[in-house]
Amino acid sequence: MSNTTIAALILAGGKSSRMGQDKAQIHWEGKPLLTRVCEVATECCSSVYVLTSWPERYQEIVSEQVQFLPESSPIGQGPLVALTDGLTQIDAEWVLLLACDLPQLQPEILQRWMSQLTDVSESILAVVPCQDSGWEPLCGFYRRTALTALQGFITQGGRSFQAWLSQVPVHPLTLEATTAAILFNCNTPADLQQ
Ligand SMILES: Nc1nc2c(ncn2[C@@H]2O[C@H](COP(=O)(O)OP(=O)(O)OP(=O)(O)O)[C@@H](O)[C@H]2O)c(=O)[nH]1
Ligand SMILES: [Mg+2]
Repeated sequence: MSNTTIAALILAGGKSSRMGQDKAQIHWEGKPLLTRVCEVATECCSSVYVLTSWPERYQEIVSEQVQFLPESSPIGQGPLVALTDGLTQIDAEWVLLLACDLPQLQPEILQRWMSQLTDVSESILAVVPCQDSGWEPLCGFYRRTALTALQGFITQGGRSFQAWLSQVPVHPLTLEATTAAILFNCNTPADLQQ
């Protein structure tokens, strides 16, 4: 499987209710969070997509390599529906799903995980970091073929990533303390003070 294709899908369509302002545009060490995540994604994948209802808001803060995908569901359906929406619009065999609020991502760690995907059995639908607190779905890998299972779950009213991941074949990525730091997500004004 030397031709495994992996595209990055960054979600920028949340409510940012805890932050009180659009997280994607908030500066972290001098750069908007979305800009940072797109830069890391571009180091890892040749196709980088941002799923959002507000492309005009973000066009100026990402490179030209980044492509915008429209949100086809009503706003506010959450990240599981957003992933499903993205998968219907992306051809790659795997999607690296990333939240826009991950200021400490490291391309080397994502690339190491990507190199493991070729060894994952065909029946596995997702490869996702797992901690004591649960799955970390917004920094994980989803196979194209997960689409059918996702659509079925959503049709039944499912919206919880943790619930979906508990009922499909998932390969967990285990984390050392140094690796876990990349999953820090910036949700509140207090997180920004770190
Ligand atoms: N495109 C899209 N992205 C979403 C949606 N809901 C959440 N996200 C993204 O998913 C990621 C994680 O979301 P949260 O950290 O829970 O963010 P949030 O919903 O914006 O924030 P809170 O309202 O504080 O929970 C962020 O990158 C959000 O932009 C959605 O309905 N559509
Ligand atoms: Mg978050």
